[in-house]
Parts: sequence; structure tokens; C-alpha cells
Amino acid sequence: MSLLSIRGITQRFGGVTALTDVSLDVEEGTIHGLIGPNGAGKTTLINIVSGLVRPTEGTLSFNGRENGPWPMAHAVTLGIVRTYQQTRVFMGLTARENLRIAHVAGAGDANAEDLIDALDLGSSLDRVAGELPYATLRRLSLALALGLRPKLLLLDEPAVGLAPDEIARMAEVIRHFHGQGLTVFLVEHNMRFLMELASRVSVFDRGRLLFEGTPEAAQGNPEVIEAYLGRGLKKHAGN
Ligand SMILES: Nc1ncnc2c1ncn2[C@@H]1O[C@H](COP(=O)(O)OP(=O)(O)OP(=O)(O)O)[C@@H](O)[C@H]1O
Repeated sequence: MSLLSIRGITQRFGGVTALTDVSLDVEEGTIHGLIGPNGAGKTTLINIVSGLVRPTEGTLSFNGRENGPWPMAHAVTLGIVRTYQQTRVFMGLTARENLRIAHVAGAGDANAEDLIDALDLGSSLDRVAGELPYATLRRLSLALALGLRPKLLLLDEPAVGLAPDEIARMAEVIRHFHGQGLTVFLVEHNMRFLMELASRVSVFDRGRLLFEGTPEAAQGNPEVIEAYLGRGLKKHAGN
């Protein structure tokens, strides 16, 4: 069943058309990848689904009932939560204080303990966020999003800037919460990371949906290879 339906979305910013007539479905319980070259419109789509940007044209629906576009506050109440390419936490507060703001109450709450354990934040709780290593900050910002108990989590390049061991840890975290029923819409340039996680991928090129299918089919599609993956994917496929 489709959890999120995107229909006929076009987004213009003045003279720039960032998205042209994009339609796609994110099935409930899946990890759905979104790839494409720089400027293809991936973040713009995340901005629209999360309610940060109102599309020029087109509609959204969630759970077959709620019809959008919707403002961000409403998206969160529906269970649609996003992360950002740049880490967004309160740098002057401790990790624990950040988590409190995201309603991750702390001791006694099984979900909060699971979140802190799964994201390996236990030893960082009383440290000021601004002093935490980058990888821990990325996990903290993911915890803030997960603390809102999303049904659909929109991840905008969660692996960006991370070392290989931290990328593996991030993949484990995503798998953990996916295993608990979370649906994930994942924008990512790191192909290995995405291909290992996603069961379906949509490929954008210059604001249009170029391809949709399994990661394996994407890797073998000449148009996809030509548009985006190029030598990077051939290298990946050959590994
Ligand atoms: N607020 C805005 N005003 C004007 N143009 C914008 C705005 N937001 C995005 N764009 C333009 O829309 C196009 C799509 O940008 P977007 O950030 O969605 O691409 P992307 O696929 O996420 O790229 P990247 O992989 O580099 O993050 C680009 O040409 C971008 O410059």
C-alpha cells in the first residue's frame, strides 16, 4: 500500500523549474531511495513533502486519506518528519536537552532508551552539542527526528561527510528503525550506502523522474548510467 503519493508536482522558483510533473509513490514499510545529479530537484521534493515549500502545482496524499500540500506543522502531526543536509541541533545545549526538546523524555521511557541505545548516544548525553564530534552530531540530529515518532522519515543525505565506519553505523540505525515499521524516503549520493538499504529507487534528472525500479535495475539502466551514475556506478557494480 502506498503511504505517500506524489502527483504532478511542478516547482518553479522564478525562472528556474526545479521539478516538472513528478509523480511517485512510497510504499508503506519500504526504504525508498531518491538519487540524481546535483540540482536534479531531490531536496526540493523533500522540502515539498515535509511542508517547507509549497509546490507551484501538484498534490500529495498520505495514508490514502490526508491530502496535501500541507504546512510543515501539519506534516509532523501526520507523522512526516525530515532531516537536513546540514546538521540542525541546538549547539549550546547538551545532547540530553536537545532530546528533551524533541520530546524524547529520557529515563523510564522505553522508546527513548531504545533511541539512545540504537544511536549510541548514552555517553554523550551530558555533553554540549557544539563540542560533540561531527558523526555524533549527525546521530543526534537523527535522534531528534526519530523522537517525533515519524511514520515516514525523509532523510536528506544522512551519510554526507561521514567516515566509512560511521556510514556503516548509520546504515545499521536506519535498518533498526525500519525493522520497527518505519518507512524511509532516502536522498543519498553515496551509492553503496543507498543500494544496500533501498528496495526501490527513483532517479531524477533535471527535475524529471527518469527511472523508477529496483536498485539492481537502476544500476543496469543505460539512461540512468548516462545521466548520473556514470563511472561511479560502474566502479561500484564491479566491486
Ligand atoms: N529557493 C530556491 N530558489 C531558487 N532556486 C532554487 C531554490 N531551491 C532550489 N533551487 C534550484 O532548484 C534546482 C534543484 O535544486 P535541489 O537543491 O532540489 O537539487 P538536489 O537534487 O537536491 O541537488 P544536490 O544533490 O546538490 O543537493 C537547482 O537548480 C536549484 O538551484
